[in-house]
Amino acid sequence: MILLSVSPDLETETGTSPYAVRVEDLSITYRTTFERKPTLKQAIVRLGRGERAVREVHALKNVSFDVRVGTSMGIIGSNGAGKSTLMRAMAGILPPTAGNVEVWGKASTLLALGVGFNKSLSGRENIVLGGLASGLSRREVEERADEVAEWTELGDFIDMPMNTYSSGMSARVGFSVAVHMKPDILMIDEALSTGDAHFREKANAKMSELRESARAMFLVSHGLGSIGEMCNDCIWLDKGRLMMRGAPEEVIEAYMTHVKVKKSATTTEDI
Ligand SMILES: Nc1ncnc2c1ncn2[C@@H]1O[C@H](COP(=O)(O)OP(=O)(O)OP(=O)(O)O)[C@@H](O)[C@H]1O
Repeated sequence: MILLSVSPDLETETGTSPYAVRVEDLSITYRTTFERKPTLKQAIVRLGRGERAVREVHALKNVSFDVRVGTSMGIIGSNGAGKSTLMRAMAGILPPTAGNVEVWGKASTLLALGVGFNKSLSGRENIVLGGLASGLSRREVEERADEVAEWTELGDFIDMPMNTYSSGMSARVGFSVAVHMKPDILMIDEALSTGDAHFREKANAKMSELRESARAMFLVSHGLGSIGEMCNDCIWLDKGRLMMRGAPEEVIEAYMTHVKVKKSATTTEDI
C-alpha cells in the first residue's frame, strides 16, 4: 500500500470549483526492458554495445473525463486494463506521457498492497510515517496516531514489525491511515480484497461516512457488487481506452456483456 498526497504541482486550490478531478486526453506509456528469447550471440552483442531491448506498454490511451464534487466513482475493467495506472496518475505518482490531470484538493491514496510501508517498522511507526507522507504536520499526526492504530483492531500486533503481518493485517493499517487523514479525495485500489468479513463491513461503513465529507472517492475493484453499492458513477477501461462512463448498473451490464461476448468469440476463434 502506498499512502501519499498529491504532488503540489498537480494539486489545485479547491476554491469553489465544482470539479474534484479532470483528466484530459491522458496517455501513459511505460518503458520497460523486454527479451523475446534472445540468442546467446544477440545477448552478447547487445551487452557489448551496452544496449537493452526496450518495449513500450501503452497503459492508457487518450482518456478524458471529469469528476464533479460528490462523486463516488467506480473504475472497472479486465486485468491489465489500466485501472491502477489511472489511479497512480490521478495521485500524482505517475506523470502523464501526454495530456493532463488536474486535481482539486488533497488526495489520500491506498494503492497496491505492500508498497509504501517499511516492513521492518511497526504498524504504529508506519502510521506516523504514512501521516507525514500524507502532508499532515507532526502535531496532527501525533493527535491522530492513536485513533488510527485503535481502528485497525490489531491489538499488540500494532507495535510489532509489519513483516510479521498477514496481507489482511497490512491492509487494515493502510486503510486506516488513508481514511483517517481527512482526505478531500479518497482513492482505494482493491484494498478490501484481502480483508476478512468483519474488516470489510467496517471498511464499507467508514467509506460511506467519508463519502459525505470527501470531495470525491475512487474505487477500483473486481468486486462489481461493491462498485454497484458504493458508487454513483462508473467508468470502464479496456486495454487502456475509456469504453464507457455512466451509472454503475449500466456500465457494469455493458462490461459483463462485453466479457461474455469476448469469451465466446475467443472460443469460436479457437475452433
Ligand atoms: N511498472 C510497469 N512497467 C511496465 N508495464 C506496466 C507497469 N505497470 C503496469 N504495466 C502494464 O500496464 C498495463 C496496465 O496495467 P494496470 O496495472 O494499470 O492494469 P489494471 O487494470 O490495474 O490491472 P489489474 O486488474 O490486473 O490490477 C498492463 O499491460 C501492465 O502490464
